[in-house]
Amino acid sequence: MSSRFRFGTRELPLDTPQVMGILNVTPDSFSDGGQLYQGGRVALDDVLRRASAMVEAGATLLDVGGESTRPGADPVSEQQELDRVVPVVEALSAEFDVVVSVDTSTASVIQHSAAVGAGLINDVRALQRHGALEAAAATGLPVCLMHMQGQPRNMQDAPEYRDVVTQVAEFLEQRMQACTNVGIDATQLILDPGFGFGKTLEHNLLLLQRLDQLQCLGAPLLVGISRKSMIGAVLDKEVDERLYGSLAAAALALVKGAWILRVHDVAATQDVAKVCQAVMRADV
Ligand SMILES: Nc1nc2[nH]c(S[C@@H](C(=O)O)c3ccccc3)nc2c(=O)[nH]1
Repeated sequence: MSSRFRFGTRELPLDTPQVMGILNVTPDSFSDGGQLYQGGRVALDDVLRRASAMVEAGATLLDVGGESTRPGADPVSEQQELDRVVPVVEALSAEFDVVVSVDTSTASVIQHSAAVGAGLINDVRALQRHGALEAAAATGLPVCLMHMQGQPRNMQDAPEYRDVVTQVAEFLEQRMQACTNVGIDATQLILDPGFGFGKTLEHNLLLLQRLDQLQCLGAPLLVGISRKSMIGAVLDKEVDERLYGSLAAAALALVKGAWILRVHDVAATQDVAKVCQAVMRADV
């Protein structure tokens, strides 16, 4: 694997952990109560303020999502998603020297976001929606493929696996193949086990414990555990009290091979990343 990963016009070093700041522009993003979305529209000045703080704190990627994937969430219309996401991707790309990632499963959102400067397609459905594979291939952008069992409206009803780590790996390998079949080079792919997406607490804990097993797929790993219910379940704590637990998970993910951490708390996670990096890099 070459030492740098290309995101459109930008590159990031693969030998250094990267922190991706989360900018959920949905009315019900669970972790920040939808503060970036007020009175039925995106509060762009608040988004830019939040983004500026994240970049200042060391985020090298910002992830913009306009479709809530909360368990039980109703799908958002294509136009609604376009209206929420594209202006934000455009403004962030113009304002900050970071990789702007678009968190979408929708072909038209992929196309329009790439046209206004997105550097990464982050799809929680691994490009399975109609037209998504072709749209992603046409952009020439890298893609993060994430595992989800079922759909947000039913994924947490009764998640079941024979062997969760093996099955997640098999799914991701199949989706990598689907991407290379349409001309997306394997070196443009990032993989993500999808913590909380169709998994019980036990499944999530096993996926983190054995994250290193996904390295055999030969692609960089992205992990999103920040403030998620798996942390809440272990600690019996609400969303706004899950920082310490999220940082513990971040450290474990890095030690077990994660490259990108998708988080709400960038500054704290950056410190964890630097200490983990120093320890892992120490040599005789
Ligand atoms: N690649 C990748 N993309 C992601 N998008 C999300 S949305 C999730 C959140 O916690 O932000 C979420 C869940 C429920 C409600 C709002 C937001 N999670 C991931 C992830 O784990 N990996």
